[in-house]
Amino acid sequence: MALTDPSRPTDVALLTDLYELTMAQGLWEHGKLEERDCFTAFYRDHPFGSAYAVMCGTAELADLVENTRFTSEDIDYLASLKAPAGGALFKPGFLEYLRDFRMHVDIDAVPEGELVFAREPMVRVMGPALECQMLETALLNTINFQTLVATKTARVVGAAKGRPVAEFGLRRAQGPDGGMAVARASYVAGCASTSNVLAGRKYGIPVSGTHAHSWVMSFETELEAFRAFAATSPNNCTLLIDTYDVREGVENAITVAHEMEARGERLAGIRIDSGDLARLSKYVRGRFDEEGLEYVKIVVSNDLDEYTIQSLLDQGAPIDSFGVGTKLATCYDQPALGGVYKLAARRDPGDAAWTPVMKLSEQPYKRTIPGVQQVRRYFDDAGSPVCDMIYDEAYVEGAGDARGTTLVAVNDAALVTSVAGMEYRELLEPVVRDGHAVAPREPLTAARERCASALAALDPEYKRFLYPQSYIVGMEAGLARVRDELVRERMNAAASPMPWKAPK
Ligand SMILES: Nc1ncnc2c1ncn2[C@@H]1O[C@H](COP(=O)(O)OP(=O)(O)OP(=O)(O)O)[C@@H](O)[C@H]1O
Ligand SMILES: O=P(O)(O)OC[C@H]1O[C@H](OP(=O)(O)OP(=O)(O)O)[C@H](O)[C@@H]1O
Ligand SMILES: O=C(O)c1cccnc1
Repeated sequence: MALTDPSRPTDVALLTDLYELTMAQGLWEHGKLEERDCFTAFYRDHPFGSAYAVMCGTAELADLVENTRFTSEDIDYLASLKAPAGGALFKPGFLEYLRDFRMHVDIDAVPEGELVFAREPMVRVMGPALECQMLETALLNTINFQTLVATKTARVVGAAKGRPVAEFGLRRAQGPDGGMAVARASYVAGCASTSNVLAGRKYGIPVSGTHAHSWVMSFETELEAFRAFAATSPNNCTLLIDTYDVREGVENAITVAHEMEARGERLAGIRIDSGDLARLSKYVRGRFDEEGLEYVKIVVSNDLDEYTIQSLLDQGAPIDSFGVGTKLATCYDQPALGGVYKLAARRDPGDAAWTPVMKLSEQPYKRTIPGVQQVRRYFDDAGSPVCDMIYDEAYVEGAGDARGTTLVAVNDAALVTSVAGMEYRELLEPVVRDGHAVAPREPLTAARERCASALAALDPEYKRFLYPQSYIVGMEAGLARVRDELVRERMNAAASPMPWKAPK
């Protein structure tokens, strides 16, 4: 979790919805401590009209599990809570149980930077029912927002076609934790740097920046302001040239660039933050080139997103890099991913096998996928992913070579296809065993490289912004059949005469 105060990791235990703790109390009281659950986290709809999402937050799940400890202050606070109908909300025995509480769950998850698709498990949590339930809120809080930001970033960075994108969103982000999570997730998904200095220190992300309009306005003239900035930051000098008039601004920047050259220094670049960025950047490029200042880079900003960046480059704008804040940090066009965490299998004490369970809804689209799920990603000969198959680790259908090779699309039972003989890779990897991280945290650059190669391998038709091709996610035939049977059993059990009406 992108907590801004790493010295207080124990806050994690209470970073949850109250109902997780009241349910935990219920499980404790009803002697269900030995019951085992298997939950999966997934999302139903791709964000931003995209055909994929970029997994992010996985590396923080182990911290979440290891730091779920209740301090005496936490216990005192819980003891002080009153129930709406009177009396204490929590029983002393349960609070005593929490005092030495430690998580013992196993977590498998899609590694950070990897691509994920709707309906497939991003994270799988197995262990004591109470612990699995207790993790729900914090786990979703950790992966939902970072996955959303990483997905938005992948689009923005993709539109920039190799030009660096600096993340400038801290001032517009959803609070300090939001700003930290944005910096982290956007670096995983391809931003070159962040303006957020704490994120630079905490996550090792390169930091970058220019200067504000106020710098220019605090001097008598723009030329004076540029000279002063060049004097104070000769090795990091990008001048903001649109405070008054870009045509004047570029002349002042040219003057300062020549003065810097005379001192053996170099003007790194200029930034334009308003107006027609295509027209102005062409004009500015032309003037710098006429002056022999081809090396001066053009940076633009101003409410940019993937669409404006794509449009600017389509217009032939000679832009070298982009600063992107508000629309990336706030995920402006879709502020939530809507990832959910659902029970998929359970096991009573003494049971040798898991029982798949599913949530039935009036809306078929909201029906969950049962079982101890794992995902296989299949690749074509060129190494591009072509489909993902969700299967139940405990059961796959078929015999011999045909075992587990028939895929039934999640959204279209008529789409049945064979994946026999294709290359594949399992997506969920062990992250936590018996409440402990299985490995030290990988560096953020490893997730960033994973993301870059996953995006590069994905065919362009899945990456276009307008009506992207949808990627096939299916269930292994045995799992599809178990799910159908569960639906039928439940439907028959719940059968009631139509039309269903509320009692008068
Ligand atoms: N050539 C262009 N093609 C497409 N979009 C552009 C182009 N130039 C600028 N934009 C985008 O248009 C939007 C609005 O630009 P506008 O010129 O109104 O901003 P502005 O002059 O700075 O006004 P404000 O001061 O309100 O920000 C911004 O998101 C900007 O990135
Ligand atoms: O446009 P965004 O994508 O959100 O990028 C961040 C914005 O923040 C700054 O503006 P602001 O007006 O806050 O300060 P300034 O005076 O430095 O321009 C900067 O100039 C960008 O326009
Ligand atoms: O360094 C910059 O240019 C910057 C940083 C944050 C927001 N806007 C611009």
